[in-house]
Order: sequence, then C-alpha cells, then structure tokens
Amino acid sequence: MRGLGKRFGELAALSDVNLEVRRGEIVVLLGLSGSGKSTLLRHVDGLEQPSSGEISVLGRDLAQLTGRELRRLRSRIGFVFQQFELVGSLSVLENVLTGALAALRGPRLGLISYPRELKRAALGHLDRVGLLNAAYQRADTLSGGQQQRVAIARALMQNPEVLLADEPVASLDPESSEQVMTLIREIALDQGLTVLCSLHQVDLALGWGDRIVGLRHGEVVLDTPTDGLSKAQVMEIYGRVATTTSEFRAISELERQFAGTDAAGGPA
Ligand SMILES: Nc1ncnc2c1ncn2[C@@H]1O[C@H](COP(=O)(O)OP(=O)(O)OP(=O)(O)O)[C@@H](O)[C@H]1O
Repeated sequence: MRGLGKRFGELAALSDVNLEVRRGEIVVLLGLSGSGKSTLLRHVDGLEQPSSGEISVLGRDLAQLTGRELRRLRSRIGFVFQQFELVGSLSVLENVLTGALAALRGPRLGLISYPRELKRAALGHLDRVGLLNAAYQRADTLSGGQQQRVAIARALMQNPEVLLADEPVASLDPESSEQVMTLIREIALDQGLTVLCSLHQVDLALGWGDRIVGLRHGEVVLDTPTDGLSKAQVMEIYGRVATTTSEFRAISELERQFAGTDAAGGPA
C-alpha cells in the first residue's frame, strides 16, 4: 500500500497508510475499535476502493483489475471474520464447502450437489482444524471456538495464498482464543500463507505475530517486529495504540505488574 487513504464523508478512516507485507509474513494489525483495521483489511480484499493512494495484492494493482480479474484475485484470498459468518442451519461440512463456491458454476443445493473431490478436500480441512467428528452436525450446535475453526476450514477450501482475519477471537473466551490463534499460525506456517490479522489485545498480538502494525485513527503509528521486544517497548506499544481512559488504566495496571517482576525491563 502506498499513501492509502479512505474517507467516509468527513471521516478519514485511513490516512496515508504505507505498508509492505512480504509473502509468508504473519502480521498483526493492532488498534482499538474504530482505528481502521477492518477498513484496511477490506481494501486488501478489494471490497473497498481507496479515496487516495495505491494498493497491490499478490503483485496486482487493484485499481487496474477488471471485475473478473478482481474476482479471480479474491479467490486467492481467504477471509475469517469476528462473527464467523456460518449458516447455522447447514451442516458443518456444507459450510466448509461453500468456501469453494467461487470456483464452481451455478448455485449448490445440499451436500449431494458438490463434487466428490471437493467433499474429500472439505473433510481433510475439517480434520486439520480438529472437527472431523462434527462434519454432519448443524453449525449452530457448535461452540464459538469450534465455529471459528469451521470458518478457517471454509477459508482453506479456496487454497488461499493470503489469509485475512478480522478480530477472529474477539467474541471467544481466552482458552478458545488461544486455540484459534495457534491454529491459524500453524496452518499459515505449514502452507506458507501470508497473514494479516486484526486484533485489539496487545498481549495476544505480541505472542502471536511476527510483526505488529499499530493503527490509531486510521494512521500507522507503529510498525515493528515482535521478536525480542522488551517489556518497556510493550508498554510503549500500549501507549501508542491506546486512546481511551480504560486503555490507559490498563497500561498503568500492567506497569505496576511489570515493576514488580522486572524493573529493568527484560524481554517480555
Ligand atoms: N461504510 C462505512 N461508512 C461510514 N463510516 C465507516 C464505514 N466503515 C467504517 N467506517 C468508519 O471508519 C472508522 C474505521 O472503522 P473500522 O471498522 O475500519 O475500524 P476497526 O479498527 O476495524 O474497528 P472495529 O474493530 O470496531 O471494527 C470508524 O470510525 C467507522 O465508523
């Protein structure tokens, strides 16, 4: 992205964003609600058009693509959402299969309408996310963490090269969050996926991403590898992405904790 800007009327949702993500990189977009994370991810998937600047994905300048070319490019990009976006009344397997719809012609009605090799692939992806046993269950009978794993399996049906995840664990409990984030990272490393994942929790971002890009009011205020970040730097990250009183309260609390354990500020 070069000089990427997006306005919604008077509001600048993104301002002069310059970002280059290398293939295979696992990047966290960190920022509070409203900082522009979703808007940025939607630009990468070609769902929004920039008000200014340029964006290229997988070597293609999005502004130059025809509708068909954009659809083809989007089929190489998987997207996982905060609310999973499954069809609750369908089976888990059928939800996963819908990930292949872009590659098929015409609508599909029921499991029987999908080619056998796709069903085999879908079952393979369900196995990968640890939910093979739930394949024929209705999606709305699963827990939140399980539903997000189904959504990941659905994204894998596209054989994506890029995986976008928009606050994938925001509605999950800490244990399920940990499982889902670990799974995304393992799959990304296995398959050499490039990942852009938005999060609002600094501690989760630090333990998970290779690199953190911090957004505040649509501007990049931080871009740093996570490797070897010190506690002092962690606190600085909080300071940069935080804007609300409750966030600053969280910072003071953490500072107190860190002061008790490591006043010199060793590795986090
Ligand atoms: N389609 C739209 N029309 C008008 N304003 C929008 C639109 N989409 C986003 N915005 C505004 O742009 C700003 C950035 O929103 P965005 O959803 O990208 O933030 P975010 O960091 O992803 O926050 P959240 O985690 O709450 O989704 C917000 O002020 C939001 O209200």
